[in-house]
Amino acid sequence: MSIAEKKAAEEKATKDNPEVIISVENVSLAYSAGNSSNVLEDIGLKLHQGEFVCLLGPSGCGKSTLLKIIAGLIPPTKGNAAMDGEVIKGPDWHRGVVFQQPPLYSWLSTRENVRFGLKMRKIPKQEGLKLADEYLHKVGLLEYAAHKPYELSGGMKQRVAIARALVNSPRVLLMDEPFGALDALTREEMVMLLRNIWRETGCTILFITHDVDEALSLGTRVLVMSRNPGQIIREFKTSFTWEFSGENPSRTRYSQNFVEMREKILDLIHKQKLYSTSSLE
Ligand SMILES: Nc1ncnc2c1ncn2[C@@H]1O[C@H](COP(=O)(O)OP(=O)(O)OP(=O)(O)O)[C@@H](O)[C@H]1O
Repeated sequence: MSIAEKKAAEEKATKDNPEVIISVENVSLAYSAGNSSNVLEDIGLKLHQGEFVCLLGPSGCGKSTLLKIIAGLIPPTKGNAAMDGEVIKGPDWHRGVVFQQPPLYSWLSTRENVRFGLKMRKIPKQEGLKLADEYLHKVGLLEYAAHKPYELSGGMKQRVAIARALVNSPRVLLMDEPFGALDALTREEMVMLLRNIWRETGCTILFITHDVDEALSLGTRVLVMSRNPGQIIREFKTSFTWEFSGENPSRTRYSQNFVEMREKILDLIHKQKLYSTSSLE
């Protein structure tokens, strides 16, 4: 299928037959019971099959908290998050999670780190090794299969973390600033890698970033959050990701539409910062 055909199929799928995978309803969260102010307040969000949703917002607005609720790592104080209509009560391999600092097991090889989840799920060893190698190949690290994490660069570790999440064929990939600690060039490479993986696997991605360009160049939908309380205040449908085919990404990045949307989003985030600061004074 060509990129144009894939784009049309993805747009049609979300428009005509929006299969909701993740549904967040009226979610509020306060970290301590005695604390009257909620970090998140009355969040409603639906993630559809095959979407790439990017979450932006000022620091401390609750992006990671929302992702952790969807991952099943913390329960909301009010409301609920559900996957396929079932309330999320804990972590599940159908929802892969990738954090900024990938917690790789230092005593295991790259291959064994990737196979770890499969081992926990009692997937037979030979099958697990084959799958681990397949995904290491996908992220371009097969030749480092026997290396230990300390022998890998930051970008390579993040690739291992992505392979480790993908090897379980999760339906949803939850990524919390996965490229935040990488240098600009590696980051650019990782964005391309992730875009290709998303196109190839068709999995649903929720991606937190502070980088508006990154969000616009990857997402099919960009959500902007406010702070104090954390709420989703704007949603932008985007399709720039389909235009970043590798030949001339600069043309898209500097196109009028891209620049205008970036300005609008940055403006919105800055206003949130100003509002939050003045509200503290
Ligand atoms: N375990 C915790 N206990 C108490 N407060 C917490 C906890 N985790 C986060 N918070 C607070 O909740 C708020 C939201 O934090 P969160 O990490 O979700 O924001 P964020 O938008 O992801 O921030 P950043 O962009 O800086 O990573 C912050 O005020 C933070 O201090």
